[in-house]
Amino acid sequence: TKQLTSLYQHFEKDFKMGAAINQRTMYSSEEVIKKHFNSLTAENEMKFESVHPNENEYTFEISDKIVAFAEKHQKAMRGHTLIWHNQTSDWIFEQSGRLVDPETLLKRMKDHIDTVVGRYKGKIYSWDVVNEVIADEADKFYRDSKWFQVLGESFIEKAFEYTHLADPNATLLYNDYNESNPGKRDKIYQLIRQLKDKGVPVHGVGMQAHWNIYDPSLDNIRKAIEKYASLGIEVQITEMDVSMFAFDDKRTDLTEPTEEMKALQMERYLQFFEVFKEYKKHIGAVTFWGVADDYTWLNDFPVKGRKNWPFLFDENQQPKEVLKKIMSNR
Ligand SMILES: Oc1ccccc1CN[C@@H]1C=C[C@@H](O)[C@H](O)[C@H]1O
Repeated sequence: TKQLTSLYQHFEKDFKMGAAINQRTMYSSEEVIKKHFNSLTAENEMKFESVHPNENEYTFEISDKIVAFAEKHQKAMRGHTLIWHNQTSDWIFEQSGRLVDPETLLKRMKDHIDTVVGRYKGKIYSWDVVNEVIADEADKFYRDSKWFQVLGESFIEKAFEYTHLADPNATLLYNDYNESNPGKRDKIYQLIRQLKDKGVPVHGVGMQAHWNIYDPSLDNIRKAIEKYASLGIEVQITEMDVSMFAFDDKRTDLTEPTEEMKALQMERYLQFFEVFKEYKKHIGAVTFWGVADDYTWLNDFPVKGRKNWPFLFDENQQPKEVLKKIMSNR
């Protein structure tokens, strides 16, 4: 059979093709990573709680391993993520048994960013500097996180300014999910526009793209890319997976996807890549939140222990039928 060409080589002139990896999938999917991707992101290993468990303790052993893996395979490396309300060590928000004061929290934030970004300076082309600060609720702008409670919205610009100082050559993104939903899209747009108007070094938006076979609509995806691009910033797809289930579908009866699900997923992937090609001059990289169906965070979210099959490669690291179609310029 004709050798399948490489996914990243097929799109080399358009955008980077990326994948999130972890200590297990860097081995189980090593061949697929080598052949099909030219950008990598650590799924959990560079998050605050992973590298900075205590105020005076940094633990870089595992993140260093992943960066070394990327260098060994000559893959570009993305940084995920510096300032977030999730998977962040509790100590940073505490001080003598109470909520930390603003100037102490800022000092701790700067220490974290200086140390982490400084360590990988020149090795990471793009950072998800701030993750998921926009509220999902229509009647709220910001998520009510401890960052926000202590510092108000100022923590966002500080994070970007500190990161830019620590690595002036890295592309700095604001990253979020449900990014194509019109209501949230408009708030993300407002946030980035406000930051840029203040001269804050925000260079792009990360559309996480945790999509599924039913939504978001192609029209909403297009409108979101256009709206973000109109800010004159880079657009990245940062955490793509195409779940076989609608977000509120809690069924747990399937041990493999139905034929109908597989057909729908194929059609959706073909449509998504058509859109990415249409906006390729705005899109810097398309990163999946994993590699193959043998491992996905969606096996535990939103339904714990429920199997999902969201990627272009199956549980045996084999390309799904849709991959050939994506690369035949269909
Ligand atoms: O799709 C969502 C729905 C609700 C909350 C968070 C998300 C996505 N949140 C992402 C998913 C997985 C994590 O590994 C990433 O770090 C995070 O950015």
